[in-house]
Amino acid sequence: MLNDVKQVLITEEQLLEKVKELGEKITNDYKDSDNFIVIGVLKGAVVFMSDLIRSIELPLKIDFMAVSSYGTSTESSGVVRILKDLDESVEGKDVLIVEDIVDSGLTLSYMHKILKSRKPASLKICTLLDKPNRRKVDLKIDYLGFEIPDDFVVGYGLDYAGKYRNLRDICVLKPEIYKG
Ligand SMILES: O=P(O)(O)OC[C@H]1O[C@H](OP(=O)(O)OP(=O)(O)O)[C@H](O)[C@@H]1O
Ligand code: HPA
Ligand SMILES: [Mg+2]
Repeated sequence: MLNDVKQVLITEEQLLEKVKELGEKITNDYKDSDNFIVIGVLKGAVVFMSDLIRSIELPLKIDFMAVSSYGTSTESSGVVRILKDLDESVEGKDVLIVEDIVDSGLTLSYMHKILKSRKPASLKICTLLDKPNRRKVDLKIDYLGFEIPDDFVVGYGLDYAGKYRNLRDICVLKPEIYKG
Protein backbone atom coordinates (compact mmCIF):
# COMPACT_ATOMS: atom_id res chain seq x y z
CA MET A 1 0.00 0.00 0.00
CA LEU A 2 2.81 2.42 0.93
CA ASN A 3 4.47 1.70 -2.45
CA ASP A 4 1.58 3.53 -4.12
CA VAL A 5 2.26 6.74 -2.17
CA LYS A 6 4.23 9.58 -3.80
CA GLN A 7 4.40 11.85 -0.78
CA VAL A 8 3.04 12.30 2.74
CA LEU A 9 1.20 15.62 2.69
CA ILE A 10 -0.07 15.77 6.31
CA THR A 11 1.32 13.51 9.02
CA GLU A 12 -0.68 11.68 11.67
CA GLU A 13 0.76 14.04 14.33
CA GLN A 14 -0.32 17.14 12.38
CA LEU A 15 -3.79 15.64 11.88
CA LEU A 16 -4.28 14.87 15.56
CA GLU A 17 -3.06 18.31 16.60
CA LYS A 18 -5.51 19.96 14.20
CA VAL A 19 -8.37 17.73 15.38
CA LYS A 20 -7.67 18.79 18.96
CA GLU A 21 -7.70 22.48 17.94
CA LEU A 22 -11.00 22.06 16.03
CA GLY A 23 -12.51 20.13 18.96
CA GLU A 24 -11.66 22.97 21.34
CA LYS A 25 -13.23 25.58 19.03
CA ILE A 26 -16.37 23.50 18.56
CA THR A 27 -16.62 22.80 22.31
CA ASN A 28 -16.53 26.52 22.95
CA ASP A 29 -19.02 27.43 20.20
CA TYR A 30 -21.62 24.79 21.16
CA LYS A 31 -21.30 24.97 24.95
CA ASP A 32 -24.80 26.45 25.33
CA SER A 33 -26.52 23.96 23.02
CA ASP A 34 -28.73 21.32 24.59
CA ASN A 35 -29.51 19.59 21.30
CA PHE A 36 -26.22 19.09 19.47
CA ILE A 37 -25.93 16.52 16.70
CA VAL A 38 -22.85 15.74 14.62
CA ILE A 39 -23.56 14.26 11.20
CA GLY A 40 -20.84 12.40 9.35
CA VAL A 41 -20.83 11.95 5.60
CA LEU A 42 -20.15 8.29 4.84
CA LYS A 43 -17.71 6.88 4.17
CA GLY A 44 -14.87 9.37 3.88
CA ALA A 45 -15.59 11.31 7.09
CA VAL A 46 -15.61 8.27 9.40
CA VAL A 47 -11.98 8.37 10.56
CA PHE A 48 -11.89 12.16 11.06
CA MET A 49 -15.28 12.13 12.78
CA SER A 50 -14.30 9.40 15.22
CA ASP A 51 -11.30 11.46 16.35
CA LEU A 52 -13.17 14.78 16.28
CA ILE A 53 -16.12 13.76 18.46
CA ARG A 54 -13.71 12.51 21.14
CA SER A 55 -12.09 15.94 21.24
CA ILE A 56 -15.45 17.69 21.73
CA GLU A 57 -16.13 17.88 25.45
CA LEU A 58 -19.92 18.25 25.30
CA PRO A 59 -22.96 15.97 25.24
CA LEU A 60 -23.75 15.18 21.62
CA LYS A 61 -25.44 12.66 19.35
CA ILE A 62 -24.10 11.30 16.09
CA ASP A 63 -25.78 10.25 12.89
CA PHE A 64 -24.62 9.45 9.36
CA MET A 65 -25.70 10.15 5.84
CA ALA A 66 -24.28 8.57 2.71
CA VAL A 67 -24.33 10.62 -0.47
CA SER A 68 -22.19 9.68 -3.39
CA SER A 69 -21.09 11.41 -6.55
CA TYR A 70 -17.80 9.77 -7.36
CA GLY A 71 -17.86 6.02 -8.04
CA THR A 72 -14.32 4.89 -8.71
CA SER A 73 -13.12 7.89 -10.69
CA THR A 74 -11.17 10.90 -9.40
CA GLU A 75 -13.59 13.36 -11.02
CA SER A 76 -17.02 14.23 -9.64
CA SER A 77 -19.88 13.06 -11.82
CA GLY A 78 -21.86 16.13 -10.71
CA VAL A 79 -24.82 13.92 -9.77
CA VAL A 80 -25.36 13.55 -6.03
CA ARG A 81 -27.55 10.72 -4.70
CA ILE A 82 -28.70 9.87 -1.16
CA LEU A 83 -27.58 6.31 -0.45
CA LYS A 84 -28.47 6.38 3.27
CA ASP A 85 -30.54 8.98 5.06
CA LEU A 86 -30.37 10.05 8.72
CA ASP A 87 -31.99 7.87 11.37
CA GLU A 88 -33.38 10.85 13.31
CA SER A 89 -35.06 14.16 12.58
CA VAL A 90 -32.80 17.24 12.80
CA GLU A 91 -35.65 19.70 13.33
CA GLY A 92 -34.80 22.20 16.07
CA LYS A 93 -31.32 20.75 16.60
CA ASP A 94 -27.87 22.29 16.30
CA VAL A 95 -26.43 20.36 13.39
CA LEU A 96 -22.75 20.12 12.53
CA ILE A 97 -21.96 18.33 9.25
CA VAL A 98 -18.54 16.66 9.31
CA GLU A 99 -16.78 15.93 6.03
CA ASP A 100 -13.31 14.73 5.04
CA ILE A 101 -12.81 16.94 1.99
CA VAL A 102 -14.47 19.68 -0.04
CA ASP A 103 -13.47 19.43 -3.69
CA SER A 104 -16.06 20.67 -6.23
CA GLY A 105 -18.34 21.44 -3.25
CA LEU A 106 -21.24 19.56 -4.87
CA THR A 107 -21.64 16.95 -2.10
CA LEU A 108 -21.80 19.46 0.74
CA SER A 109 -23.88 22.05 -1.05
CA TYR A 110 -26.44 19.31 -1.76
CA MET A 111 -26.36 18.08 1.84
CA HIS A 112 -26.61 21.61 3.19
CA LYS A 113 -29.66 22.30 1.03
CA ILE A 114 -31.40 19.06 2.09
CA LEU A 115 -30.68 19.49 5.81
CA LYS A 116 -31.58 23.21 5.80
CA SER A 117 -35.03 22.32 4.46
CA ARG A 118 -35.55 20.08 7.53
CA LYS A 119 -35.49 23.14 9.82
CA PRO A 120 -32.52 22.65 12.17
CA ALA A 121 -31.96 25.36 14.82
CA SER A 122 -28.51 25.89 13.30
CA LEU A 123 -26.47 24.25 10.55
CA LYS A 124 -22.70 24.42 10.18
CA ILE A 125 -20.01 22.64 8.20
CA CYS A 126 -16.69 21.23 9.42
CA THR A 127 -14.28 19.77 6.89
CA LEU A 128 -10.80 18.43 7.44
CA LEU A 129 -9.52 19.32 3.96
CA ASP A 130 -10.38 21.91 1.34
CA LYS A 131 -9.19 22.12 -2.28
CA PRO A 132 -10.37 25.67 -3.08
CA ASN A 133 -9.00 25.57 -6.66
CA ARG A 134 -11.49 22.86 -7.59
CA ARG A 135 -14.66 24.55 -6.39
CA LYS A 136 -17.65 24.54 -8.76
CA VAL A 137 -20.28 25.90 -6.33
CA ASP A 138 -20.11 28.47 -3.54
CA LEU A 139 -19.94 27.01 -0.05
CA LYS A 140 -19.38 28.47 3.42
CA ILE A 141 -17.04 26.34 5.53
CA ASP A 142 -17.35 27.11 9.25
CA TYR A 143 -14.50 24.91 10.54
CA LEU A 144 -11.54 23.97 8.35
CA GLY A 145 -8.53 21.77 9.04
CA PHE A 146 -6.20 22.28 6.08
CA GLU A 147 -6.29 23.92 2.68
CA ILE A 148 -4.49 21.62 0.22
CA PRO A 149 -3.33 21.86 -3.41
CA ASP A 150 -5.09 20.16 -6.28
CA ASP A 151 -3.57 16.67 -5.90
CA PHE A 152 -5.58 13.49 -5.40
CA VAL A 153 -5.09 12.51 -1.76
CA VAL A 154 -5.85 9.35 0.21
CA GLY A 155 -5.64 8.17 3.81
CA TYR A 156 -7.30 9.06 7.13
CA GLY A 157 -10.65 8.04 5.62
CA LEU A 158 -10.09 9.22 2.06
CA ASP A 159 -10.02 6.58 -0.64
CA TYR A 160 -9.15 5.87 -4.20
CA ALA A 161 -11.48 3.18 -5.64
CA GLY A 162 -12.42 2.23 -2.07
CA LYS A 163 -8.85 1.61 -0.92
CA TYR A 164 -6.24 3.43 1.24
CA ARG A 165 -8.78 4.73 3.83
CA ASN A 166 -6.78 3.10 6.65
CA LEU A 167 -3.52 4.96 5.97
CA ARG A 168 -2.67 7.03 9.05
CA ASP A 169 -1.37 10.08 7.13
CA ILE A 170 -2.89 12.11 4.30
CA CYS A 171 -0.87 11.04 1.27
CA VAL A 172 -0.59 11.99 -2.39
CA LEU A 173 -0.97 8.93 -4.59
CA LYS A 174 1.46 8.25 -7.45
CA PRO A 175 -0.33 9.48 -10.59
CA GLU A 176 0.28 6.15 -12.38
CA ILE A 177 -1.99 4.47 -9.79
CA TYR A 178 -5.09 6.43 -10.81
CA LYS A 179 -4.15 7.29 -14.37
CA GLY A 180 -3.49 3.62 -15.14
O1 LIG B 1 -16.74 18.39 -3.06
P1 LIG B 1 -17.01 17.17 -3.88
O2 LIG B 1 -16.49 17.33 -5.30
O3 LIG B 1 -18.44 16.74 -3.88
O4 LIG B 1 -16.13 15.98 -3.31
C1 LIG B 1 -15.98 15.65 -1.98
C2 LIG B 1 -16.69 14.37 -1.63
O5 LIG B 1 -16.21 13.27 -2.41
C3 LIG B 1 -15.74 12.22 -1.57
O6 LIG B 1 -16.76 11.31 -1.26
P2 LIG B 1 -17.25 10.15 -2.23
O7 LIG B 1 -18.52 10.60 -2.90
O8 LIG B 1 -16.14 9.74 -3.13
O9 LIG B 1 -17.62 8.97 -1.26
P3 LIG B 1 -16.85 8.41 0.03
O10 LIG B 1 -16.97 9.46 1.09
O11 LIG B 1 -17.60 7.17 0.37
O12 LIG B 1 -15.42 8.16 -0.35
C4 LIG B 1 -15.34 12.93 -0.30
O13 LIG B 1 -15.38 12.04 0.80
C5 LIG B 1 -16.38 14.00 -0.18
O14 LIG B 1 -17.57 13.49 0.42
O1 HPA C 1 -8.46 14.12 -3.34
C1 HPA C 1 -9.41 13.34 -3.04
N1 HPA C 1 -9.18 12.12 -2.51
C2 HPA C 1 -10.18 11.25 -2.18
N2 HPA C 1 -11.45 11.52 -2.39
C3 HPA C 1 -11.76 12.73 -2.92
N3 HPA C 1 -12.94 13.25 -3.22
C4 HPA C 1 -12.74 14.44 -3.71
N4 HPA C 1 -11.42 14.75 -3.76
C5 HPA C 1 -10.77 13.65 -3.26
MG1 LIG D 1 -17.38 11.44 1.04
